[in-house]
Amino acid sequence: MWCCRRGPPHKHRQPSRPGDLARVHQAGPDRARGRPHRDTSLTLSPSLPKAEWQVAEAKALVHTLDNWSVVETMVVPTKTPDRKLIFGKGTLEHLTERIRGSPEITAVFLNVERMGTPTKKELEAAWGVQVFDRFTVVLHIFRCNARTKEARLQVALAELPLLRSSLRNDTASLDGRAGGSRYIMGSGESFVQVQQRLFKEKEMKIRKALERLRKKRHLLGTQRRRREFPVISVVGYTNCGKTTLVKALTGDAAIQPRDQLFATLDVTAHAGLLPCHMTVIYMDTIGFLSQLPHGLIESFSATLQDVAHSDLIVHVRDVSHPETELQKASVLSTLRGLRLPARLLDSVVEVHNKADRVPGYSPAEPHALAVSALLGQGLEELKARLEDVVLRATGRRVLTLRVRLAGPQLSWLHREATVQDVEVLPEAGAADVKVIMSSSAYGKFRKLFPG
Ligand SMILES: Nc1nc2c(ncn2[C@@H]2O[C@H](COP(=O)(O)OP(=O)(O)OP(=O)(O)O)[C@@H](O)[C@H]2O)c(=O)[nH]1
Ligand SMILES: [Mg+2]
Repeated sequence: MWCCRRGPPHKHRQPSRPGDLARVHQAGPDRARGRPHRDTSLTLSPSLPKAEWQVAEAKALVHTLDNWSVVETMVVPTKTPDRKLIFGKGTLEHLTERIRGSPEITAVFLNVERMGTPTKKELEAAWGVQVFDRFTVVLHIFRCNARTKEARLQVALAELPLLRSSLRNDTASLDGRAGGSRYIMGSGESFVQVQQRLFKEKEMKIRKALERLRKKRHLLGTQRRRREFPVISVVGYTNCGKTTLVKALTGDAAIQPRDQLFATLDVTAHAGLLPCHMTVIYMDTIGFLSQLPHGLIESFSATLQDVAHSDLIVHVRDVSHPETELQKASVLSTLRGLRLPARLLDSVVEVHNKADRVPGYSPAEPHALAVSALLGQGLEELKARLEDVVLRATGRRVLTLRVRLAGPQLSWLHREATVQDVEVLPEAGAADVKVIMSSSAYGKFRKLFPG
């Protein structure tokens, strides 16, 4: 797969760091230098059983990198991924010839999860261009898209192993030249030990900061639950339209969907109304990607733990995507990996989004709902379905209660439940109030206002 990039650098791009794609321009090996504005890369995907799917994903990833565009696909046989040189001798020679013979190639994206630093160095030496793996590319996308403090801390945590391994290799070659490990004068610590200590301190600092933020989020969640707003988590493959759907369901003007993989890196909460006037909280979540690099999953899985505390999961699918079925399988397997309560997994509402792109679309799955979040089609049916499922899932009931107008009952109900209708009975000095409330709220009501 050939990928060309032209145009100005990404506005969020940050200064060079190990694994930063910006380094292609700044410190790349011989042929990358001196070609800052014309960046062409070759993407290689291993020929595994699901090669086509892998290539489609690789394309989508590369597409996300600024203005790179895919021109040609190359699927190549590989050895076991943990081998130092990923390719057999013949394949490597063929690729070397191809890359060395194409001066327009200034970087290679190798679609394997993770490449060891020695492998990266050897391939770069052989090909004379920078070589990136999936971890580096996804990390770069995450880094560009991290907007909040929590997302930035998670990215910083995820890139520590990369920094560590790069340092290990640099130091090994330095030490090799100097003939053994070198001590920093007077400190009693070698250079490597100092660096390792600094990394450990940095890691501790990031983890502590993340923990503080998570405690705050947990507290907010607890408060939300105390107010008894049902929580609906909106999950799905990256770029399927989750943010657009949450925006359409809540009318939240501040939400900005973007045509990008991993545009959303945080779980954010948005209030919306169901047809019965009940307020619900929609949680917009980070998109899924099959084979998301392991280190990144670890850093971001805490974000997805919020899903476990929700009352309902909405699984959004992009039905206009050629690999929509594989995407569904990948999302379901990630959800299973999150060890969610069975009640949540059993009541997932499947939403088929981007139906406007498939003329005459009708879902094959019996309970799925076709919508276009962008054009606002099918949303009323979706809200009605959500209402039905939320009421059932949260044990809420629709009740009509007679209350005295003089007492505090009516204001209590307005505060603690969802009032749908009030019919005043002047002769009786009372009102019939139609409310939606949970069993626990009803219990409280009866205790406070017996009889
Ligand atoms: N045609 C069409 N496009 C849509 C629809 N819903 C979303 N999109 C487009 O799809 C792109 C991605 O939408 P987002 O809402 O950002 O998708 P997401 O799932 O939140 O993406 P990530 O946060 O990156 O995982 C945007 O360009 C949207 O305008 C739809 O119903 N129809
Ligand atoms: Mg989003």
